[in-house]
Amino acid sequence: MFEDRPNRSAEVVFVGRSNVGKSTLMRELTGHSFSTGKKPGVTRKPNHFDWNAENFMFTDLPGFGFMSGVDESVREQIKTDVVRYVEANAEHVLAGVLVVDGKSVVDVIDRHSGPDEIPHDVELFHFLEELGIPAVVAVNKMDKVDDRDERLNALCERLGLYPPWKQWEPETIAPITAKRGSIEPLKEALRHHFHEANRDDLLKFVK
Ligand SMILES: Nc1nc2c(ncn2[C@@H]2O[C@H](COP(=O)(O)OP(=O)(O)OP(=O)(O)O)[C@@H](O)[C@H]2O)c(=O)[nH]1
Repeated sequence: MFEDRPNRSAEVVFVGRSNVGKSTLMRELTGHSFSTGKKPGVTRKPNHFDWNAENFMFTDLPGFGFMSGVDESVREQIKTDVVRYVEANAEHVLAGVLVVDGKSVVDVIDRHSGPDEIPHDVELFHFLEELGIPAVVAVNKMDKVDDRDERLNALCERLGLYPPWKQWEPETIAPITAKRGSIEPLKEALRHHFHEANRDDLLKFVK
């Protein structure tokens, strides 16, 4: 289990497969970057972007799923740790952001769907909902997606959200391009959930 979690009363967690652009997104959102010096895909500890005065933090949880050069058992352990972290802190979590790669997510989900298999992304999405945590899907790398509406509708279907995707905007589906700093839909989603949680004092973090 991860250690050293700052004790904060409000938190937004970020989860997602490795390489979906989560670090890029965190940088855009917070203006801070962690230069861990590690290879991509091997960030195994949470990164807390912490505001002590406001008793609030963004938490970037380690990426799960395939990572080249990382053992299957290690990958499984990371995912278990991520799930446990969210479970243990659910009461403080105002929103859970599932970051996905808009270009590949539908194919990845379909490839991992079967009678005995639930794809990680779908599992995590339902897991957040089960814990009563508002889930936001940050659909990243939209710059690489040509058939925007079709892709987003297909993703909604996979997640059990009735298409068209537009009706899940802004609170659940947020198409973004983190690399170009185009993340307004995600900020809008978070503003929505902060407001719903009576935490308008936190809106400044997602202006
Ligand atoms: N085309 C495109 N590429 C992006 C975007 N955001 C991130 N990337 C690229 O995706 C790759 C992975 O980005 P990271 O931010 O390192 O991804 P991560 O999810 O933190 O990866 P891990 O450290 O493996 O968990 C990098 O080459 C980024 O430049 C985007 O909006 N569009």
